[in-house]
Amino acid sequence: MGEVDPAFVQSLEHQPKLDIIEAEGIPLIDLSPLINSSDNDSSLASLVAEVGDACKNWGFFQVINHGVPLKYREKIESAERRFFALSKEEKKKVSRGEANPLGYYDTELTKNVRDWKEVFDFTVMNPTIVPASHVPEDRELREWVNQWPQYPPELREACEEYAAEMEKLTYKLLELIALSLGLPKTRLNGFFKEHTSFIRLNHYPVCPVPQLVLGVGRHKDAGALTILAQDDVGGLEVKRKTDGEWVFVKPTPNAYIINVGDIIQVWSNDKYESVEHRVMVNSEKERFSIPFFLNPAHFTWVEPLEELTNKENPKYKAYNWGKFFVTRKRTNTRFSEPNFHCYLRKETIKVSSNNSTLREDNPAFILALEHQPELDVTEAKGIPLIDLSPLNIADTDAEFSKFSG
Ligand SMILES: O=C(O)CCC(=O)C(=O)O
Ligand SMILES: [Fe+2]
Repeated sequence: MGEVDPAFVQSLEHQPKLDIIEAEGIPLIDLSPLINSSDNDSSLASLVAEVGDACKNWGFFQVINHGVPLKYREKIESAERRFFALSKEEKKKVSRGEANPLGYYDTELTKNVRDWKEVFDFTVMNPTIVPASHVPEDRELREWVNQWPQYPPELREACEEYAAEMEKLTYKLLELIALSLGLPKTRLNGFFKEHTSFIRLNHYPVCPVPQLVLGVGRHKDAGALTILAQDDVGGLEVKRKTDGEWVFVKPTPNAYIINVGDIIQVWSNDKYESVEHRVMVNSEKERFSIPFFLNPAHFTWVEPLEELTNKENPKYKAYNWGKFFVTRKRTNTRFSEPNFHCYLRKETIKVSSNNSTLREDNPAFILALEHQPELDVTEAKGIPLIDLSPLNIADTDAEFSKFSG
């Protein structure tokens, strides 16, 4: 394995098995009832039930007949190939940097191990408004602006057209998910008016040691929902909820793979869970994929939806999406702690004995505005001050009753 930098090598327990389990894959859902029928049609009701079962049992599903014209996907896929075929030097002209976290990038770590991939990121809203810093007290905002490469010249248009199609599909999916949770159809739509969604072009080059490394290490997606286009090579694996096995997601032509992210897990108060997945690489073929990460507006406080919590029982504290997002984008690590996701949990915060989670810049600890303490202390009228001296001199019932009254 002399040719591979050890920074890429997975620990033994996380090395992928190259013999693939294809047995029971993630559900394949036909969205044509959305196009062909009216709202009260029974085929729509069974579609909603299918989506609900898939979210609950897998956290993942594929959709066909989704209404996204194939030409947009073909256009972005061919522009993506042309971009990644450029020299490193050319691609680095649009490198992500301190000031701008969008653009080209080839050194991402997932759980502290290098991913075998290179990426190009752009946001769907241009510009996208986010907090200026990860610091909780800092209320300043800033704009992220996409940087587009000079070559191939058609990349920008292909990306923008594709993004517009993804937004349309997003609302169809959000509505199905809302209905499947017993909520009004448009209950979730409002969170995305000024969204911070982004699209990533992923290129996984051919790898001499696919048994030792991963294209993306195991992780959960932090946003609300991910819509993924994968090519015909395959490599995505999903952790099956029933037995924890890694299950290969077989490429289906022109299908999109949908998965529930951490935000839907929190909104649904754990009814739907964000599921771990990872990407294997290939010793013969390079692979391309395009995830669309649906994220809410930066000012969204993410917390279990009231309708889905019996007030006593919210499983998560509210956290500020914008602060969470910019904290993550500051580093080249998707999960700045061993499992960033898990200490969103109320109980984990309470019992945590792991000091590494107690960092002042950890947005999981940021209280909602109305719960933030005021640091200028109010001393005026405090709790009652009671003098216990009657206890020392009390030798009559009368003295005592004066005290206890
Ligand atoms: O390339 C893929 O199949 C999935 C990529 C992924 O999970 C991610 O970028 O979060
Ligand atoms: Fe992912």
